[in-house]
Amino acid sequence: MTEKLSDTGRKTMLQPLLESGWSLDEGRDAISKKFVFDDFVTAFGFMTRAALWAEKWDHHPEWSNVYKTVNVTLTTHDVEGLSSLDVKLARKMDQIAG
Ligand SMILES: C[C@H](O)[C@H](O)[C@H]1CNC2=NC(N)=NC(=O)C2=N1
Repeated sequence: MTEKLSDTGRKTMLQPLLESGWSLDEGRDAISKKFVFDDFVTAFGFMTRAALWAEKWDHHPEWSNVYKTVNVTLTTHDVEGLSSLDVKLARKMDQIAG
């Protein structure tokens, strides 16, 4: 069962993400990041690769794409807040984006 991130989890797992460009949303327990790529094909390639991980882990991003920019928001709808699945997907997205 997925659980909301504890205070300790937030310090240890969330903090590194906040230092790598993710930010906490206002008024909502979620994290967001704007990824800007060289062109549309690279942006869409990122989305395609991330989508396969999201489906594999049954954990899906809220995101949008305009040309070479992808805006991503991660939260866990089942617990109405952040869980370790958001951390896992955020790390994977950073890795894919390079
Ligand atoms: C039934 C299915 O497993 C759930 O609805 C999954 C699907 N993907 C999900 N994605 C996200 N981001 N949060 C969820 O709570 C969630 N739940």
